[in-house]
Amino acid sequence: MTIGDAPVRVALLGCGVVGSQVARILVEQADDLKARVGRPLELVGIGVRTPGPRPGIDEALLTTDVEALVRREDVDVVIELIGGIEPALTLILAAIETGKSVVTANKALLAQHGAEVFGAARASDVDVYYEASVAGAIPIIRPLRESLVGDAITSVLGIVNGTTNYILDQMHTHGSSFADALAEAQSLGYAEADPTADVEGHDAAAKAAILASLAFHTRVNLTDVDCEGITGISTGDIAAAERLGCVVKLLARCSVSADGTVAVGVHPTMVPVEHPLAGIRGAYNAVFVESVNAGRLMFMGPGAGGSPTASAVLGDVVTAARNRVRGVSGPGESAYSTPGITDPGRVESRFYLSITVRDEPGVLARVAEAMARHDVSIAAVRQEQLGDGGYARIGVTTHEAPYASVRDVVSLLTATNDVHGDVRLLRVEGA
Ligand SMILES: NC(=O)C1=CN([C@@H]2O[C@H](COP(=O)(O)OP(=O)(O)OC[C@H]3O[C@@H](n4cnc5c(N)ncnc54)[C@H](O)[C@@H]3O)[C@@H](O)[C@H]2O)C=CC1
Ligand SMILES: N[C@@H](CC=O)C(=O)O
Ligand code: NA
Repeated sequence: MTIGDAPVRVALLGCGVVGSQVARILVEQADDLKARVGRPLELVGIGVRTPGPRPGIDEALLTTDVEALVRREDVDVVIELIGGIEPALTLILAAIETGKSVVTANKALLAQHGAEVFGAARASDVDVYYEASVAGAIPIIRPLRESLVGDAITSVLGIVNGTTNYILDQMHTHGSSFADALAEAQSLGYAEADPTADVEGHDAAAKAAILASLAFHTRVNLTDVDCEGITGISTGDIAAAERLGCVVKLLARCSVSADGTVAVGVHPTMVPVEHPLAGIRGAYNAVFVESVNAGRLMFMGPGAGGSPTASAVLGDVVTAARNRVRGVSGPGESAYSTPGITDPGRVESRFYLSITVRDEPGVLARVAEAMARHDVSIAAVRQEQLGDGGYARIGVTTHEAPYASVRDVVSLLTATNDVHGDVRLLRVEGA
């Protein structure tokens, strides 16, 4: 508990896209924040990797001795905005061990070391808040951890990565190249320090692991997530989606399977234009939560960017500071359930297969036969001529089928003389 009228003292680690905005808000909104906490929020130091002036930041606050800042006795709340695993993990554990509350936006770390971090926080009876770690400014952690904790969540579905949504949106609406759209997303501050995490789906997978852990009161790790990014998405896929009245979105899906296990996946998916997720543009994110008693809820808003993400961080800082003033800690993680993870091959979806074939009699029948052999039911077929080279493209949309069965169909087709090149496979969301 902070004593008397003493300020709540805050140490900020990392002064990049998000950290610099947090520092700005702590200064610009100091009076309002003081009124809300009941004490001033005093920024006592900013841990940086390299010294030197930064626009709008008091240089006297900067230090490169980040661990010493974390361990300072007069610090109450540590905000970790460095990103990555180390040194962020060591610093967070040092903060917890020395009795500080922690606020972090670091989904990569929580999805891989959540058990260790939350266990340490429980042992030290301090708060760890992480609203900014999933879907940026959108309140989704607190609704799952607190507002919906009395309900039974059955699924969480959404767009949780701003960079990939920005790239796919630019490809659809402006015909931009993947590389140009990624460069723009980086310059706008949406991308991770290494954007591989975004485009390979790892960032969305980390967020899906965090969402599934909260939704199903369990511990889902990054390695439990069946993950596919958008690097394989071509202009041909974008055009195929448009022909079907769809847009391609990177969707994260967490659900309870029929046998009670939990399925968590991230996949580029064709979404019909009339579906609410199809209208989520730029770096916006949206998350649907479905629960037994509340029904369907939708959360939507900016999913990335310095200022929006800083908004979520400040919400957590105020909450942690209020708790310290009152000498209490907030709700811990409830990870009491051990349902196990569904084998990705058993997860059902609708699929779209784009198959380039020799344009000869009987080929379409043999494609249909391959699907029937693996019990994959066809919902629609579309065939088009490809120039004069003797090839045609068959686009097949399936009814719901287990991924393993569709994968077997693809292997079977690829091995035949009918098929030319690879078979493209994408999931299709229902309208
Ligand atoms: N940029 C965004 O839209 C969002 C970012 N996040 C998360 O917020 C965190 C920060 O992200 P950004 O601000 O975008 O990254 P950034 O790369 O702009 O900032 C990180 C800063 O930490 C500094 N740093 C690196 N190692 C350090 C060390 N050892 N000691 C002190 N400082 C060090 C870097 O020099 C850099 O200035 C990450 O965990 C990220 O995943 C979460 C939601 C949205
Ligand atoms: N790189 C992330 C940042 C927010 O979490 C994204 O693009 O969503
Ligand atoms: Na959020």
